[in-house]
Amino acid sequence: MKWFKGKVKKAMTNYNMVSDGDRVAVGLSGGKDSMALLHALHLIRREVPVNYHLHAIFVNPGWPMDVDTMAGFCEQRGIPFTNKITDIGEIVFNDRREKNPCALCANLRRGAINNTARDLGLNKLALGHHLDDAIETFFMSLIFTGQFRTFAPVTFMDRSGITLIRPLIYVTGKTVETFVERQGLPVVKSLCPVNGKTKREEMKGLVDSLNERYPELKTRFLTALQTLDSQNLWPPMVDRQWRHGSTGTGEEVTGVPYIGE
Ligand SMILES: Nc1ncnc2c1ncn2[C@@H]1O[C@H](COP(=O)(O)OP(=O)(O)OP(=O)(O)O)[C@@H](O)[C@H]1O
Repeated sequence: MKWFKGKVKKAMTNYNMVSDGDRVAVGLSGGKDSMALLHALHLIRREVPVNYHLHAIFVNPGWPMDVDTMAGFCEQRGIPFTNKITDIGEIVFNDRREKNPCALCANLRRGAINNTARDLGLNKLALGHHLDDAIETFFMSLIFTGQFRTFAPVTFMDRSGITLIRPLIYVTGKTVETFVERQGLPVVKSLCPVNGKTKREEMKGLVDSLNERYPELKTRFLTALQTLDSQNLWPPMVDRQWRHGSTGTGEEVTGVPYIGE
């Protein structure tokens, strides 16, 4: 537990996630990641020299969930809990009949949680994304949209004025699982109709198999994210015109394309 809390504290201090007086919403889905996050942030509160307030928010998509377990979990720790009832399930599966429902669902959920946090006067929002999520997001962006990108540990959302923080960014999914087991934390099963059949699950399979083959992969990935060397990536294209005359290096460019142009 000490090791786990240490990793969370390190992420919090390295990225300046929480300051004195912050009012932190914690997105609680009932899953292991957000249960572990809330528990860790609660324990850490007693050990750090800054005072922060916690408030758990569950965005209820409208399908049956064991909300009582979540409410009880928060009550035991003296953390206020808001069950924000929405019609996200209805919109995604009945009104729109989305072919790819996860993106719409995530969008609606994001809007609902931001609005709820803002209405409650909270200024930060902590989510349970961990290192595996960052790596899976990287591969998802690369494979499906051709971009090198993933989410950041801290993001300011200017529309809501809320700062998003991800204190589990230094720990893997397996570590979170072990923490949840050892701490005896309850986990609420999601009854989402597409559970386990998403593109993200596919990426999880890919990262797991790569990790089996290269056991240092996740550590190396974290190092790469923290020491991004953009000098060794391609520079942006300057323009698409043939250039004539001096290049500034004394050479003449006479309409010969550079390789790769
Ligand atoms: N219905 C929800 N209400 C509030 N917060 C949510 C909800 N769903 C997800 N979140 C937040 O967003 C984070 C990432 O969501 P995602 O759907 O990727 O879940 P996950 O990785 O399975 O996490 P968890 O184990 O917490 O469900 C969660 O850890 C949680 O903090």
